[in-house]
Amino acid sequence: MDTRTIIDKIKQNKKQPNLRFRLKRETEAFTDLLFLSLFDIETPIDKNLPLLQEKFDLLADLACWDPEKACSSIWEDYLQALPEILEKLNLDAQAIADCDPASLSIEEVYLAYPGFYAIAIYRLAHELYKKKFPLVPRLMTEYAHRQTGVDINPGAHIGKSFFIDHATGVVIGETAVIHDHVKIYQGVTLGALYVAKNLSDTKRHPTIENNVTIYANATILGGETVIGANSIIGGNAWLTSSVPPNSKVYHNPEIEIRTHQNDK
Ligand SMILES: CC(=O)OC[C@H](N)C(=O)O
Repeated sequence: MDTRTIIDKIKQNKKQPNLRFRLKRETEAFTDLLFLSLFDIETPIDKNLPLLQEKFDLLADLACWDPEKACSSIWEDYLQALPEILEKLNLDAQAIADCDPASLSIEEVYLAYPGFYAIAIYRLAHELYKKKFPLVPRLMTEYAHRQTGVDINPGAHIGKSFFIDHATGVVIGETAVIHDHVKIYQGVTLGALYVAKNLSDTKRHPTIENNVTIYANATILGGETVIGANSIIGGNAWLTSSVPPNSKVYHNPEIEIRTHQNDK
């Protein structure tokens, strides 16, 4: 094939006229500035608000190519929601500081905890998801996923004072509902019982009621699965049906330990 033919064939197969990867980079720049404007004392909100709006307008230009779904007007509503989101995030940070014996200060939580970062970006993205801003909320939570290993779909509903400790490998599906004061550990999956395209718009992921703790690598599946309030789900548990409030659910592994002396 000559060079001209190669170029023509690539052009023919480069099929998505609206696919601009700049959207991803710009979403990440917006997310960084938003996060710092909310928490970093050296990034004042009053000075950065016009820049945030400018960046948001660019995202609206890049992401809202469907003329029927214009989205630049979303900024004003989004701005109105930011103080309440920040209040919720401060509650999350406090819950982490209060619950984790390893945390030495609240500053450490904001600066170092991947669980806090993932929840922060999720809450900021969820507000845009609610307003049906296309693509950007998913790019935001995927940005957090890349940095933390925590995959929270922006469609999930998460209540107050949510604590994810250690964080890596956590997956929270689009239709999961998590009530208040829930704690989860690394590797927990709140997932669908099975995956089929025609299940879009149906509740596929579990509901976790108030004050539930879910330890590492537990997997809880299904849209009708409800983990009752105050329950404790032990590490590695595999649950596909509901448990009543105040339950303790433990996976019972059969591990045999032999020493050299009695090993025949
Ligand atoms: C988290 C999870 O189960 O994902 C499976 C699929 N993406 C869905 O949303 O149903």
